[in-house]
Amino acid sequence: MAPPTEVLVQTSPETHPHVPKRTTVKALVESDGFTSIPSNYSCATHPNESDASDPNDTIPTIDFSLLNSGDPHQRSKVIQDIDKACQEWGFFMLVNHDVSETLMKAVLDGCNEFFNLPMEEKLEFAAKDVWKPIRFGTGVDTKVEKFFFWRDFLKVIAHPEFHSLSKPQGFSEVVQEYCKRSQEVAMELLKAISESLGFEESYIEKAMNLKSGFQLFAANLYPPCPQPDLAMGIPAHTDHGLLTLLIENGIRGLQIQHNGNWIHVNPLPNTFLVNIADHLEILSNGRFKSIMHRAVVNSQSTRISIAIPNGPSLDTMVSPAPELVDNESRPAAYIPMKYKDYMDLQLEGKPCLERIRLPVA
Ligand SMILES: O=C(O)CCC(=O)C(=O)O
Ligand SMILES: [Fe+2]
Repeated sequence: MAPPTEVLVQTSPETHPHVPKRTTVKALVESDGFTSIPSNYSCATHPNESDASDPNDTIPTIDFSLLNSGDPHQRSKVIQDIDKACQEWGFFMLVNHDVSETLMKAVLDGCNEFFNLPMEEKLEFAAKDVWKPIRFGTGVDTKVEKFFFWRDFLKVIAHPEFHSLSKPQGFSEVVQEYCKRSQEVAMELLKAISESLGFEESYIEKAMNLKSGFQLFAANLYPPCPQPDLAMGIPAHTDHGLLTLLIENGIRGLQIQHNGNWIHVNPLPNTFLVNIADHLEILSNGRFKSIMHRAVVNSQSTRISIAIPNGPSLDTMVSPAPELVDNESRPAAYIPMKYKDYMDLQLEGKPCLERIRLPVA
């Protein structure tokens, strides 16, 4: 997931005297006389300046229903397609999955309602402690990034134990159901990915202790930004965990890095955007790539995205699968590290994958 955050952003009273000193992006945008972004939201690099997306370069689409259609040839063809997508893109669009459009809409609407709660009610969930099971916040620690992100967020630890939200009414049930269904999809994909690596289908489940795997519900709110070229929703990062499942409210903003370019992602309605995260890159000994991605903002519409990272259990020591390591031809490319320790490092804003990647001989 994206690096750490402050509970509330400090705006500069000199440039924005009408804005409360401590605020969220949403409150900032809705404040009287708001027309320009405070300087502390300005990022050094223009988010779109390196945009060289090629319209023919579209991320691969995987049909989930073909994995379990009962036809073994179809299954092995889809597994090959997943393998190729994971190696060449690290991202794919998943269609015909088992999560209903109604549930996806309900969870996005629920997030919208949550972010529309009065500030005092949201602040009940504000916390600096990154391990607090339910956490509302905004911005970023300026010690790391030097500028604030143009997004507010809600994070809920959903597995191994689901943490219930008290408001808005009925939201918690929808989030829980959505997380459960997303986890089922992730587990099926991880079976296919185990097979694509040449293992039996339960290999990753067992090796990563997925029965007590860590799953997070992370909702991002990107209010319209009057100067979208100066601000950044979430700067370039890779996700921790094995697989992230992402949905959005029909407003685009995700960009992924592919062959050195930033590509805009335009998901079809009712699809999951699935990405390989750091721990699948590690486990696969670099066969699959955890790809840099970022969220840009726009001046017109509020964007909501929901990312569900599915990871190993927190106490799992993650290293390249021994079967994929050969000291002669394919040496281990990563130093083993416990998932929880890795997350602690990442939550401090340190680029972890680089730290544990071993130089290729
Ligand atoms: O909002 C998006 O499209 C990306 C969100 C994301 O990358 C994250 O939450 O880690
Ligand atoms: Fe991400």
